[in-house]
Amino acid sequence: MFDCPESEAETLSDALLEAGVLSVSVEDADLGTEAERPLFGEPGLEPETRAWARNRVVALLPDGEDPAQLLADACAASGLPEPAQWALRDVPDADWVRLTQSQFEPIAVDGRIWIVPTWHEVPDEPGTVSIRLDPGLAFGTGSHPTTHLCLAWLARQLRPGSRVLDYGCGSGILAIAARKLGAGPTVGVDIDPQAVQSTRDNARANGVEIQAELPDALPGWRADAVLANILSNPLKVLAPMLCDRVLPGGDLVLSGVLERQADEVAAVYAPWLPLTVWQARDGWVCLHGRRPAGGS
Ligand SMILES: C[S@@+](CC[C@H](N)C(=O)[O-])C[C@H]1O[C@@H](n2cnc3c(N)ncnc32)[C@H](O)[C@@H]1O
Repeated sequence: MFDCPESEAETLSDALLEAGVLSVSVEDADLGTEAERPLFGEPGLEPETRAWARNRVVALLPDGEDPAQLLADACAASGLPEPAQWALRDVPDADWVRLTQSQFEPIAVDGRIWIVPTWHEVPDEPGTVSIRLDPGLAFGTGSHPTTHLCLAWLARQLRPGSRVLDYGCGSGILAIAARKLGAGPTVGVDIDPQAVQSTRDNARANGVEIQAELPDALPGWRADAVLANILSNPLKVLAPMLCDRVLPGGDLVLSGVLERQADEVAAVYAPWLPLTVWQARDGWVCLHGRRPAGGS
């Protein structure tokens, strides 16, 4: 562990990984002091600056490696001076799998849905549906407020037998919830092939039928409920296509939108349908609009 200036943090981190350390984390060396300078970025996007004025670089070394040699190798490779001071501490062995798993407890949504990691018992509560889901490579474990908002909408508003489109399906959590709550044919779409595969795997593990595809696979597929939990900018770009996917009389549900972005997103969708804030949670909103019945 050592401190370094902003200009060196990323280069030294990369060089340490090249030199053979197991992991590197960079923290604000001024954390908790008056000099602390928080870095903000829109969730899901990198902040513009990726290091602080003074950075604490913490590297995890494999057993038996010489820390002085690793640091010297990393500095030589990156052409940077060796830090004047560094510290070493033992990391006691632990059951890391159990420790990681203990951070993921079952999540309840609206008294209707449980998201349950596979290492937990499914809660025995009549009238609820349970989704088996482990944290994986695709976004969507139910812990994020935007996922929670969309799940709550499904729990309260989904009409039985509805065709559902989960656009930006990630882990498939919304599509799986929809099916378990009584949806009819359900499709998940994602730009990320890993998310498409996750949705297929998670649907199978939950015993529900969902067709998961990349965006261009089902161009004309329309639904009674279209949900898209992405971010405000892509949602604005996707407006014509998403609105076209909603059947007459159907619902459009958007999240991934911050409270302060709601009006701007609603204005972009206004030519197709009126969007209003359905619910808010931790600074995020869920927008809802219904397409007039009787159109084409
Ligand atoms: C915030 S995650 C939402 C995952 C899940 N639906 C949920 O509610 O937790 C957004 C997902 O949208 C996908 N995505 C982003 N832009 C997209 C686009 N233009 N078309 C389709 N999917 C997109 C991302 O790959 C990611 O899986």
